Amino acid sequence: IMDTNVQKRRENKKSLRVKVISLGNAEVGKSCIIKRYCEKRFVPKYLATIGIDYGVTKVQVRDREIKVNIFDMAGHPFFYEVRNEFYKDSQGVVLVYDVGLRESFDALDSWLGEMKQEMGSQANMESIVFVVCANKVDLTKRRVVDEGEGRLWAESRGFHYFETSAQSGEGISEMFQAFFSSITDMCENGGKRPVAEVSVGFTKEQADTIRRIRNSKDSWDMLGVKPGATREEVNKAYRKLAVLLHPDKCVAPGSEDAFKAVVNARTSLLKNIK
Ligand SMILES: Nc1nc2c(ncn2[C@@H]2O[C@H](COP(=O)(O)OP(=O)(O)OP(=O)(O)O)[C@@H](O)[C@H]2O)c(=O)[nH]1
Repeated sequence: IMDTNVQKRRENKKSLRVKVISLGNAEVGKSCIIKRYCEKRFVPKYLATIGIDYGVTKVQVRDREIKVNIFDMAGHPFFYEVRNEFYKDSQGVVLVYDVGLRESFDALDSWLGEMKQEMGSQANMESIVFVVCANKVDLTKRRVVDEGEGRLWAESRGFHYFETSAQSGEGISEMFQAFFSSITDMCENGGKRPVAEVSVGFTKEQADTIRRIRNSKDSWDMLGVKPGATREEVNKAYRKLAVLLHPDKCVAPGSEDAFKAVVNARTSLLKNIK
């Protein structure tokens, strides 16, 4: 009897139950990614998730058996009321966008926002593992968000980044493996996301600035000044960006292009200001 009790206790310690959710705009492929992983198949026909889908799967991470509860959230804004109560108590979040639709990438910030808002005061983003899926990479011709841009957004926030295709299966098992292994690490680490072994070497401010510059609509917008700003205002904004993004100081991917773009924006603006 002693032996079986000890055995049982040991097994309990090794088994783990976690909750994960999927987030992202409607039609980016959240359900298909989960289906590809759990059922090893792909359904080309789009069936919108109504509110929420729920599934359970078991995975093995090292010597532990992990029981995973997956909540597949509907991306359509209409289902906000249904989604909002499912955010809490998640250990992991799969954030998905479609590499062929820029607005689905830009929407990731608002998905994080919705989540934070719904979790309210108990929001502790540090104890949640995030993985970003740049999905539908099989459709190469319609791709508009490149790897550098997606990876930068993810890694500057301490999130994992994977290029995936639910259609071909590319990246899916690697993504889930890294995801579940991180969640296990986190649980073993007392609920804190372990600090990355290799620091990314750049700040979130640098990463966000590069992204803002890439998405800016004109030179004024790029420098972050209002149209019609004075020489001094332009120069001041320029100096601040130049210090932040100078290639000698900034190693974030895309910083060199962003730096050049800022130099050019300043030159062209000053040409037209008396
Ligand atoms: N080519 C291609 N099509 C995909 C891929 N993933 C999903 N799709 C297609 O995209 C459409 C939407 O996929 P879903 O998985 O239903 O999207 P969803 O994000 O769950 O959408 P909601 O449930 O409305 O939030 C379907 O027609 C899928 O067949 C992919 O990797 N490549």
